[in-house]
Amino acid sequence: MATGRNHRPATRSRGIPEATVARLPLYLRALTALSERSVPTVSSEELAAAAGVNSAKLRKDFSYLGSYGTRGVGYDVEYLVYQISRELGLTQDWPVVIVGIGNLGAALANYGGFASRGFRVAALIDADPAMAGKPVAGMPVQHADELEKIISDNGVSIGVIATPAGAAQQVCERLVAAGVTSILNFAPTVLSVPDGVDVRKVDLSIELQILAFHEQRKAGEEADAEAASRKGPDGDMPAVMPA
Ligand SMILES: NC(=O)c1ccc[n+]([C@@H]2O[C@H](COP(=O)([O-])OP(=O)(O)OC[C@H]3O[C@@H](n4cnc5c(N)ncnc54)[C@H](O)[C@@H]3O)[C@@H](O)[C@H]2O)c1
Repeated sequence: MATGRNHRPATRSRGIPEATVARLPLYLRALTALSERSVPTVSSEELAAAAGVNSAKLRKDFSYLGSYGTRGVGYDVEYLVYQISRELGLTQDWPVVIVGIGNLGAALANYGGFASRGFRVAALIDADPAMAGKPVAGMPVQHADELEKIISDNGVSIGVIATPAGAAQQVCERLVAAGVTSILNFAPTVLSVPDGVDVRKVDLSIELQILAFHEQRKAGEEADAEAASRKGPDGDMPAVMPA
């Protein structure tokens, strides 16, 4: 059993590095915004700024796609959208199930961004019998007893876990046994999965903790700078003498 493996370290498709794969959705989001504004071409610098990526890195990333742009013109926006979508497998239909339709699961079910990116929510599953048949985001919630049948009937390979942490491993095992090979886990627990199953974890509290660390460091640096300015060049003397 591999434990909570986030993604394959090796390359996935035609030798594209995993770090490049991780940036492709950022380019796609920026390109989609340009496409919606009917912008025909974009320079590597403009696109890099919009995606929040260094432009040399962007050019290197696009070289893996065989996309080099045209000097003086830039990249064709529509064609890049198509190329990146194809590379990410987004030109296919990916039915997704969400397991655990509480606060978070219901919010995810109502999120329009999945469908617009090719991820069709095929079913909403919950263990609470009182939830069964209740409509959420226009779909009836199905009971967890049906999980295996739902996965097989819909050819689902991606499962989203939004159950309490204590139930997540068991849900994960059922999903995997039923044929799911990619899991997006929102529960705050590390999942054990067999080889060949990819798990990506989303944890907003971890992100906030990282921001808290940076905030603390910034506050420390500001305090140091203030102390240094009070000391002045000769150590104890204030830099600005009080009037
Ligand atoms: N990743 C994040 O950033 C983030 C943010 C908020 C919440 N969470 C986590 O997401 C999870 C859900 O949070 P919530 O606020 O929606 O909780 P919730 O209690 O509102 O909903 C959980 C749902 O899971 C169902 N459930 C329990 N066991 C199940 C099982 N074995 N199979 C199917 N369904 C089952 C419950 O009936 C309930 O409807 C929690 O683990 C929480 O910690 C993560």
